[in-house]
Amino acid sequence: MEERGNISIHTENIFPIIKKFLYSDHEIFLRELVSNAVDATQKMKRLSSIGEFTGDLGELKVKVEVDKEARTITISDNGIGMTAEEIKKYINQIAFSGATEFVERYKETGGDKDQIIGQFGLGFYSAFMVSDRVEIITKSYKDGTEPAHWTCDGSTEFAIAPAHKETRGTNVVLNVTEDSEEFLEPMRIRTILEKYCKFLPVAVEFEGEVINNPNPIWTKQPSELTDEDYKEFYKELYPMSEAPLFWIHLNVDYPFNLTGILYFPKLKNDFEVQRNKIQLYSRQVFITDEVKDVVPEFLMLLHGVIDSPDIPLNVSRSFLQADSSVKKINTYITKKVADKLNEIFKKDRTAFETNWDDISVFVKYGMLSDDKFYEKAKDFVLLQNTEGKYYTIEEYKALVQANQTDKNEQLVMLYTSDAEKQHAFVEAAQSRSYDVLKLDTVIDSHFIGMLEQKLEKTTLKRVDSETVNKLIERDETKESVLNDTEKEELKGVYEQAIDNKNMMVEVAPMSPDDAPVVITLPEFMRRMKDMSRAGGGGMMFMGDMPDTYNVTINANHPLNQRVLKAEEKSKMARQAFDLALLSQNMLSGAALTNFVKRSFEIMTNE
Ligand SMILES: Nc1ncnc2c1ncn2[C@@H]1O[C@H](COP(=O)(O)OP(=O)(O)OP(=O)(O)O)[C@@H](O)[C@H]1O
Repeated sequence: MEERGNISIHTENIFPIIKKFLYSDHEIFLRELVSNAVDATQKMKRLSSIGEFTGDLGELKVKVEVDKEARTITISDNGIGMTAEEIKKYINQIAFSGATEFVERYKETGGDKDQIIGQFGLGFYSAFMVSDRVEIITKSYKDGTEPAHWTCDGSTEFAIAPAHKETRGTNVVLNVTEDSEEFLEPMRIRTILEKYCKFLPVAVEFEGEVINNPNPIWTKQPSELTDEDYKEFYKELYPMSEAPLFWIHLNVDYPFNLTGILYFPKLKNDFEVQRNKIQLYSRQVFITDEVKDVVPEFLMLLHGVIDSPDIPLNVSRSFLQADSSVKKINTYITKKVADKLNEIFKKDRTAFETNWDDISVFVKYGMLSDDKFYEKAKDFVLLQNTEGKYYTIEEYKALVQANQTDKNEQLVMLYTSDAEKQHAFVEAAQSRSYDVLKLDTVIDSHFIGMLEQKLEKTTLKRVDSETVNKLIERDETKESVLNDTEKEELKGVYEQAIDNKNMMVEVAPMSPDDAPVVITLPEFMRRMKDMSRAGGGGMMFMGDMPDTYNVTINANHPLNQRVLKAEEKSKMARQAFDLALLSQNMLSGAALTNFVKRSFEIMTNE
């Protein structure tokens, strides 16, 4: 006998709202229905293990079938099934109350899509996003119960009738609407299954094939796994990627539940950084690859999976940020990553150094964005010098302390941001036995600022920010071969020859071995400009200002003594200045052409 009834929800217009809202996300109906089927089979397993069910479990599985002609999609399982009474309770009341709640939230937020997280757990109800009639044919595992057939055409009315079904379990049949025809394409269904169901814990069969891996390695104990297992799993996740550097197996059950594996990928370069590579699961059901808020910002560059039933998925984003378990997860992941890096550093320094170029972005980014991470990472962050040697901060301080402490007791760390371009300066520094660090990545300018802030009595100077005699200031005064009048005259000669108000000429006594002319961009000036270029600090105007360089004329260099005595003073001065520009890659265009002409001329007349 057929029974008819009304589904007790107070919102009559629930369907149009749900259809409209989830338009772009219609595909999740399959995730929801397959998850329900998996849940039903797992409940069966549990009942059997506690002795509540003593019959034959059979091979537990879920099947998805598409019938293009009949225009149906069927999701069937051999789980616990439902009696007619249970359908009324679980489907008519519970499933629909979830949907009602959704609509209420939708109204609260004024229909703002972004405020309601995209993957609101709509459960069974999501079937109506793609079909105008849904049927459930089900037989409970309980002895002596009758199979039931539930039908609902998308209104709030339903019908329940007896059914013919021999075996235990549930078939959900979706009669697909015209505007959802895409879901009648087997390829489309396969793609969705591979996205959401790839690691569901029970076999999911489609077109005679099991499409999932029910025992992904993150659900196992690290002690059961080999390096090969981790590498293979990485390949399974990202078939196109190079092998990872190393990985971290996450495994907590208190105070929150979380498992997962995070991989450190090989970064080709830091511009090609790929975000959204971490996949978030809840009990092996794929939820999203937008892990913002759950994973600390600086670790979004990692790859892998995180599985936690404790992450509230059906709440708004702002709530997620404030959620205490999300915060704890964040802190936990940060700590685990720091500990792992420290462990590799201690156990195998050579491997750590070999991989440093790939890891350094994470470490520096982490130190900059998270104080707790800084505290741990300061002991293993590496500084590399121009000779390719690596030092920890403490080791490096010890190395340069004696030779690079200035008259104010400041330790001066020298660095180059481009060893090729700044070659002349690096060499000048090395001629004084100074050590020069390589800090040449995008993140390094911020890293330098942070080091200065955190390290006491320490300054970092780019090698080309001063003439070598001033890089590390000492109390000694250098004797000048030229007297004050001669110095003034020399200054005038150069100023006239250079004829550029952005070049500030100064005559100073340096060593006769130092270059005769050195062009520098003061550290302060350059940092301000870098900052304004990066759009920070309210100094936008500086970005448009031309660079103001210091041109230091070495009063003790024999060349400059010759300039003063020469017939064509200006020509010689210009030639020396051009050579300085040339050594710094700053000579181009007409200036370069003139320089070459002049050089030939000088050689011809010699
Ligand atoms: N294939 C199935 N076999 C047995 N029971 C089912 C099946 N599908 C749904 N149910 C029952 O219907 C209830 C409601 O399902 P629905 O998917 O709407 O919500 P849920 O699974 O409890 O929560 P959510 O899907 O939001 O995580 C389930 O809790 C379950 O009791």
